[in-house]
Amino acid sequence: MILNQIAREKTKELRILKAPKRSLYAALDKPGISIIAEIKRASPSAGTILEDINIPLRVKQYEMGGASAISVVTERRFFKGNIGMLEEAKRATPLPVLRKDFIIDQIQVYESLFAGADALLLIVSLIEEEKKLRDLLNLAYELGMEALVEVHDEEELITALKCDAKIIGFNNRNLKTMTVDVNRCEHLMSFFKKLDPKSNRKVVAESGMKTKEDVKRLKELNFDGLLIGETLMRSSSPDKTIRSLLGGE
Ligand SMILES: O=P(O)(O)OC[C@@H](O)[C@@H](O)c1c[nH]c2ccccc12
Repeated sequence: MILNQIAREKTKELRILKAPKRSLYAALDKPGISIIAEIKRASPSAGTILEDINIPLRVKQYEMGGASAISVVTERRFFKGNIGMLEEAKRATPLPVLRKDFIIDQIQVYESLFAGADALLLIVSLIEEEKKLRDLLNLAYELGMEALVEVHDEEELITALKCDAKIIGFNNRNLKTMTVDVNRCEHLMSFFKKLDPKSNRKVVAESGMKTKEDVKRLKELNFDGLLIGETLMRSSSPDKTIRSLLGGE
C-alpha cells in the first residue's frame, strides 16, 4: 500500500532530521585555540564583502586550514545572507555549523533546526528579556542544538550566566554603534574570571581579529575559540590564512 511506503520514507527523513547534532562545545573543548570560520557576504559596517561565494569550496578551505567549526550569517537585508547558504555549508563539511542571525522568536529556532544548524547565535542585547533568552536557549537544547550566547558588556554577561549559557561569545563589536574595540574581550574576560573562576563554559572572542598577534593575545587570555569573518572572507586562500593565524599560537 502506498501509504505504508510513504510512512517508511517519512521515518527515514525524520531519522535524518533527528540525527545527533555536531557539538560546537566539543569543537571548542580541544587543546589549543579553536577557530570558528565565518561565511558572511556583507555587513552593515563593511558593505558587500564578497558577492559570489562558492560555499562548498570555501567551507573545505576553512576545514583544510584547521577551522574547528563553521559560522554562516543568514540574515538577508543587511548581511545579504539566506538560510540556503547554511544548508549548503552543512552538506559540504563534517564540522559543526553555527547559524548566525538575529533570533528573537521560537519559530526561528525550528527554522534553524530544519536547515541543519548544529548551533545558533543568541544575542543578549537583542533579546533583552532574561526569560525570553532562557526559553530560546531551552528550546534549542530540547531540539538537540547548542547556542552561542553573545554579550558585549558586564550586565549582558551576568544575564548569560544566569541563563546558564554553556558557550558565551564576547563581541568586540558594539551592535548599537557598530564600532569595534578589540580590548573589549580582554576586559570582559577578566570580569568573567572573577564571576566564574572554575568555569566549564566555553568562551569565544568575536569580531575584528586580523593578525596572528591578535590570536596569540587571545589565546594567552584563555579564550577557547575565536570567531573570524571578514579577515577570512577577504582572503583568496583562507586555508593559508587560518594556518598562519594559528601559527601565531
Ligand atoms: O567579520 P569579523 O569582524 O571577523 O566578525 C565576525 C563576527 O563576530 C561578526 O560577524 C558578528 C558578531 N556578532 C554578529 C551578529 C550577527 C551578525 C554578525 C555578527
